[in-house]
Amino acid sequence: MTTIARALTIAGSDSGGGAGIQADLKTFQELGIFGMSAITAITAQNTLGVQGVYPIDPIGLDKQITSVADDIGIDAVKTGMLFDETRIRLVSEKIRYYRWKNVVVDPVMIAKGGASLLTENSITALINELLPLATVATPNIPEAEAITGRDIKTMEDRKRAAKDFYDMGVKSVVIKGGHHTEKDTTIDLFFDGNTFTYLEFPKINTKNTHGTGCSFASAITAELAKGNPLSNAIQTAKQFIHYAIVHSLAIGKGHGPTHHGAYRHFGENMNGNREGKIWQESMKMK
Ligand SMILES: Nc1ncnc2c1ncn2[C@@H]1O[C@H](COP(=O)(O)OP(=O)(O)OP(=O)(O)O)[C@@H](O)[C@H]1O
Ligand SMILES: Cc1ncc(CO)c(N)n1
Repeated sequence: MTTIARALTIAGSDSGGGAGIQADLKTFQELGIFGMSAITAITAQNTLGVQGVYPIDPIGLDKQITSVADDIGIDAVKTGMLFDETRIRLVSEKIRYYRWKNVVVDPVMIAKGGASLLTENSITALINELLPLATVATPNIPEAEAITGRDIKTMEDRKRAAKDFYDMGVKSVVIKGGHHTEKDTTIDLFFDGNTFTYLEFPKINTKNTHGTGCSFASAITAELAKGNPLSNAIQTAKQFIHYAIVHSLAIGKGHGPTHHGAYRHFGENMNGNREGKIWQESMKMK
């Protein structure tokens, strides 16, 4: 008998296949776990942007989660696009009911082309209901700004924002650096309440970064589902997304998707010959 770790993604469908549910399931498959999905909304989407958003009835969302949770079981869960307050509340209630422990919350708000994937008045429910249930939250910089109400320009601002998340009851946070590339590198900042971990990787000069955030968060989810400690899960996810962007796909007329198979083909066996720099600093702030 084969046993396999199981993960559920609760997110929006991206018809273009690069982000959302599709990115999550591809990532789960590549990292060797069994993936399941509960779709919150269907988007008509491609590399040029989002052409339409069609939310799924909350009863239909509820049923999808119940069906897989009651039968198949879940080792880790990831949330992505939740669309509105009703669906945020529903998903939070399910996480509490099933007492899921490995919960990755990617607080998706706006697609790269500018389309809104979360209604504006939902941020309070996100902060009060869902974020306190997260093992780790993975905002990008604009999302971290919207949640904390802070302008994030410098690394010091980012550290303060990370601490704000912790003070809101979020167990840990990765504030991703894809929107603030330093000269030649991109730094993701992980904070667990005690230690800041910096993951500094070479900046990859490509426009094909559609779905990077979803894929990074689902890679963390896959590693947690396998029972790996959070800090290892984040480092593996960073390697995974790095190779996926290095080998990203120039398909479509706009921002192409990342290559989910790249880590397996090119990255997994690098054995210590890692691409990035990772360092830590214990918490002290001016
Ligand atoms: N040009 C790049 N070069 C290297 N790494 C990148 C680049 N762009 C993004 N990343 C990495 O990809 C991951 C996702 O970060 P990003 O800030 O792009 O998320 P996001 O905005 O939520 O993505 P999306 O909304 O498109 O799914 C992070 O680990 C980030 O460092
Ligand atoms: C469905 C969906 N979820 C998340 C994102 C964010 O990249 C996207 N573009 N589409």
